Amino acid sequence: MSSRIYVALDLPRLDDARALATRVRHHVGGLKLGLEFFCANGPAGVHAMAELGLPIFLDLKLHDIPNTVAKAVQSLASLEPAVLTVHAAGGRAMMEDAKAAAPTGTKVVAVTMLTSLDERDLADTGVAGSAHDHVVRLAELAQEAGIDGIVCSGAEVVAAKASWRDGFFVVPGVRPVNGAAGDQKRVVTPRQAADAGASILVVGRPITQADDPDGAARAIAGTL
Ligand SMILES: O=c1ccn([C@@H]2O[C@H](COP(=O)(O)O)[C@@H](O)[C@H]2O)c(=O)[nH]1
Repeated sequence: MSSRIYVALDLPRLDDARALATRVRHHVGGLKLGLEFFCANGPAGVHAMAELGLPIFLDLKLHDIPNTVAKAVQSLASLEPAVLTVHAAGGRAMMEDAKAAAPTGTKVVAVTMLTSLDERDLADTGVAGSAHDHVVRLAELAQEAGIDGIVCSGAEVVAAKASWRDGFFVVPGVRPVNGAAGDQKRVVTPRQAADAGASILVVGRPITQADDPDGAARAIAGTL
């Protein structure tokens, strides 16, 4: 079985991203390319990374009116990403149209509440209540919209999964025991994410900024 770990290659230079992916490729199940990489390297950069032979997770977190998101998804279709993200806050119609526009083999997953946010941040944006309730509410909306799954913290997977057994659950904000959280506020260890039932664990800086990225990826994989 391939690893559930996807390494987040948040790097602007294609050569650096390719070199890092080549070093860790035997310990991860896929490559996550986000805004930093995509803004710097575009679709050609994604094609270049796909040549390494690992599934590509395109984490662009699309969030706009339904027509605009659907057209963006169509424009990305030739990249055939294994996973593509939109924001659940874009609403039911936006998620429905994103799924309808995506290639058959692409899982469309919705970011519920960024793992860099906590309840105080939610309140600042006018949303009352707990992170748990907010994620569960948006997970229900995503499921009703017919998409494949959600992105949430490891702390919310069990609750969201209770009514979505076959959903695809992506967990970022993953830190090894005693690892620096940085800007992440809702973090879990790799073991906790796996035990909660995460389909994919997204790990970036604990691997990419390690002195020995290969060893860091191997050590994290070894805890699962
Ligand atoms: O809620 C979310 C959604 C996406 N991300 C992305 O995951 C990685 C995490 O990187 P680390 O270096 O391991 O913190 C990054 O690419 C984010 O854009 C997230 O963190 N939280």
